[in-house]
Amino acid sequence: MSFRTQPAAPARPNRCQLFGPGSRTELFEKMAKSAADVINLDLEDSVAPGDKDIARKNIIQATHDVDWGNKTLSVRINGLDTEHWYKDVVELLENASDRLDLIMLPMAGCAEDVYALEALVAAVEKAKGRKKPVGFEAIIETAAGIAHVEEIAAASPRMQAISLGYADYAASMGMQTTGIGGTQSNYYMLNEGEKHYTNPWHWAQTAIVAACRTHGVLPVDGPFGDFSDDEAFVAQARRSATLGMVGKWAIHPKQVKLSNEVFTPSAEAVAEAREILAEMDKANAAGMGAVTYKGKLIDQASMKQAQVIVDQAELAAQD
Ligand SMILES: C[C@H](C(=O)SCCNC(=O)CCNC(=O)[C@H](O)C(C)(C)COP(=O)(O)OP(=O)(O)OC[C@H]1O[C@@H](n2cnc3c(N)ncnc32)[C@H](O)[C@@H]1OP(=O)(O)O)[C@@H](O)C(=O)O
Ligand SMILES: [Mg+2]
Repeated sequence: MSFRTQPAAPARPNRCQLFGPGSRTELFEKMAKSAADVINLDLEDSVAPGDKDIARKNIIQATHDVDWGNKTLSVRINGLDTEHWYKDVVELLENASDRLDLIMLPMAGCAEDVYALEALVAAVEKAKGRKKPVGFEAIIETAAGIAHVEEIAAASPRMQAISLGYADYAASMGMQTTGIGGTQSNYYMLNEGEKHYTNPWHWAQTAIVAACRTHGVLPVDGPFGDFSDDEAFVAQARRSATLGMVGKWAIHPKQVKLSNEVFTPSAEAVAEAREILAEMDKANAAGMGAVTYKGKLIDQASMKQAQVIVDQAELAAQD
């Protein structure tokens, strides 16, 4: 390991983040009753421009009136290039209850965006004597955001999670698609007349995972727009879990169960991970650093891999 060790990410379940517009109050109780680990009440893209003020009032009220259980409660504010964001922050932190856990920063492009948000948040928290500092999460969804993802991940001790926002990311990168995540019909390799589809989001996903893991932040997969296609949602979620992401957004309640299943290690995977740890403990006690398990090599690194699976299962069991 480098002398600069890898900090642990927040030890809380984040298998699914269910989004809902702050302008649709009839959804709030349903969101609170869902199996999502995180609730994102939205002031940005799912709220029409003319409804920003009422959505903000609805969300503030919901922090007082709705029983969010042990979920992580996050509010997505508007982007720092809008006339809304400062009102989102000030009115939220002047009026919302202490139930508010996180503020989600969309369209994050550089560390200075996080710095500006934190300066305003800290001032209002101080002015109002708020006892519980809010945490941050950010969305990487522009060319600048992915280009500066590491400085964004490192920009504040409040930063708890970073997500990939597929639609804005595609638009910002000039990608020829209106798809929100998933397989893209023109992104394939041709070999002897056969189309082999590959993943146009792979680089962005792995760049987010690397930046997050380096700075002790949770990497999260963003939205999958086609909520009529469960199989494609699960395929995208499985790729993300394999890459090291801890969860995925749900833009419809039917996606919550699918996401929780993918990001909760199966009983078989946990049993095998525990066997690997036990086999390696025996090997180390016998002075062997590398041994064979089910015909394959396992060694000290295998213990770290197995511990990831066990830790994920233990977090999911917290729910
Ligand atoms: C694109 C990227 C994003 O910004 S994604 C995050 C922002 N988007 C959202 O927050 C959208 C959230 N989802 C919705 O607004 C709605 O689900 C919908 C518009 C997609 C569909 O609404 P509706 O037609 O009302 O849904 P159904 O009739 O199928 O509802 C069935 C049932 O479920 C209840 N419901 C609907 N939505 C939700 C929800 N979000 N949470 C909880 N419950 C929900 C609905 O009331 C019905 O309930 P009932 O059975 O009791 O009637 C972008 O940032 C990027 O990537 O860059
Ligand atoms: Mg967006």
